[in-house]
Amino acid sequence: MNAVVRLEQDFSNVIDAIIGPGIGVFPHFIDSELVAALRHDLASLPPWELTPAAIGREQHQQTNEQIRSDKTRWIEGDTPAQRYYLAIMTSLRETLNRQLFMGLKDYECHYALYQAGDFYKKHLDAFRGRGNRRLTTVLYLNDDWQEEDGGELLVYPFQSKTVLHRVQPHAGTLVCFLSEDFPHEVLPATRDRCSIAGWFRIDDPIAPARRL
Ligand SMILES: O=C(O)CCC(=O)C(=O)O
Ligand SMILES: [Fe+2]
Repeated sequence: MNAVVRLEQDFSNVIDAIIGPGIGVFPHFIDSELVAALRHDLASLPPWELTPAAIGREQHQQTNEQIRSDKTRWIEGDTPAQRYYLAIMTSLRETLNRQLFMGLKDYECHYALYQAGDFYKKHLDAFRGRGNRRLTTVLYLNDDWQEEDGGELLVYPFQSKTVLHRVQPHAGTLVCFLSEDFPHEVLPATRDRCSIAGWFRIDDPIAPARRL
């Protein structure tokens, strides 16, 4: 668990990014050994465990292959690598709460597999004042990604069409941004594109207050 301690240092970059622009891109955020283990876990899943991703909010989820075509599988900590990753994100959550008083209660994440040609059209992960998702993370798991493979994440400033970040999904790169503030989209790739998308939440998905 040394790497968790080491990552405590690296969290200062994330803190600075959130205080500043609200978004940061961090190459080599997770070391290659853990990334390889996470990738292996995803590759070992039987195909039926990866299901068309849902869009929309909690109770009203639907799949809509016109908006996204990837397949996902929630991460519950079934393997040592998954538990290790969740421990790192818990440590990040606690650091954010301690230093920025963000009140993050939970972290949920899923594997995402975009096969060649898959996409996720421009969207926001949470809507102002209506969502529980405060902070988005995306960790990429792709070895030897080349520019010509495509599959970039394009991030835009709120209500702007100018691309702010163009991120290639290299193994170990983490993107982290305020979920309500940055529209983004995933361009199609020419090969499989694997990631872990996650969200720090300020409450339970089924908190009673949401139902009133
Ligand atoms: O994989 C990515 O680069 C982003 C995925 C995404 O936007 C999402 O799952 O909400
Ligand atoms: Fe997203």
